[in-house]
Amino acid sequence: MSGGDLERDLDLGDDPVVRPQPESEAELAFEGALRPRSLAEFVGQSKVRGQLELLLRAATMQQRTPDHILLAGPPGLGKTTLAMIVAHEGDRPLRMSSGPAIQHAGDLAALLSSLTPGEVLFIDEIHRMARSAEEMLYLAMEDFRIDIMVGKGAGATSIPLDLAPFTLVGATTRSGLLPNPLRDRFGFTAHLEFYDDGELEEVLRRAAGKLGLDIPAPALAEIASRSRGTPRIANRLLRRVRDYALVHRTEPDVAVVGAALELYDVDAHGLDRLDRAVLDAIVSRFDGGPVGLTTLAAAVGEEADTIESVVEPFLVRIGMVTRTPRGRVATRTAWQHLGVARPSTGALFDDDV
Ligand SMILES: Nc1ncnc2c1ncn2[C@@H]1O[C@H](COP(=O)(O)OP(=O)(O)OP(=O)(O)O)[C@@H](O)[C@H]1O
Repeated sequence: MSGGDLERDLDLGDDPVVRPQPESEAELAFEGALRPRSLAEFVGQSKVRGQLELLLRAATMQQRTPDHILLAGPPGLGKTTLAMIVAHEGDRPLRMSSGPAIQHAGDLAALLSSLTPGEVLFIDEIHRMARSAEEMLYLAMEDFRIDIMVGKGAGATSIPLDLAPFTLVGATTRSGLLPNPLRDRFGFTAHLEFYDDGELEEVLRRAAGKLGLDIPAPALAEIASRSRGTPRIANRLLRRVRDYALVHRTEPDVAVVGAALELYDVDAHGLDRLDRAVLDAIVSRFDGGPVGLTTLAAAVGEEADTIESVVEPFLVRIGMVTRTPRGRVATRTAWQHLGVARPSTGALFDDDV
């Protein structure tokens, strides 16, 4: 396929069905209703759950605020949910903010100085906070204190301000972008992994129960297998299937799941058009790779950040793409998935799996 054909064929438009970010206000409300409220209700991530449980119980026994917690992993795996659970389990108030909302040290100073004792402060996308605010946060996390600068130039003085003890829960899809001094100040870093199909089935069973939907187990398993290892996507696909069954006045069985998800361009592996476009670009345009991230992003007309933090982790996880020092390479599975014959020899496939 030529570059022109490729670009014409891509026309990705706004295709959020399997993008792990929330789609709309309605989805946020829907998510709120389905969110687990306790660690016991939280499905999967057993290692992280065990680690968090210990950390929270130790803090309760010692009557102190829990250590600061960093939650790292791709979008939609439950970072916000875990932050809410940390607050809820310890019966502590929760304040929510995000990196992009903290563009100046003053924004952070206002936030920190208004916290009440024991409050949990959740900062989503913490890697996107302003650098000046990051520096203020070091001291706040360590000593529950900040220095406020008053005046300018030679006459400037810093006035120390004591803060109420708090627990910071930071969430990031790009922990590698956090400066070491910030990363080191978290007492515990949880790396959230993609969920397996059985765990996603459990997420879906709970969600269907809460929504009063009667969906047979094989249909839930089919939705789970197409959910990119991500609870947010599982719940979203559940909604699409529910809508489809409602409009077509039919029972939501496996065939209906297939038809509904085909309508939304979600294939049998849960890949959407952007995932397939990325694979197609590596295979058809760059002969299977290696290709650099920026070049690849330009080829599919998407932000490099989206490719790196959303598309790539899942393609790597299901063995369709490998990362090599020279760039991204499509594996044998990817060529097979696209139905494209792969050249039989060549050093290009040294990294193949
Ligand atoms: N372990 C889980 N068990 C059950 N449901 C879950 C779990 N994790 C996430 N969910 C569901 O998925 C939705 C998305 O989760 P959440 O908002 O916590 O993800 P996130 O990692 O914070 O995503 P983002 O980084 O995009 O904000 C939640 O509303 C919840 O319904």
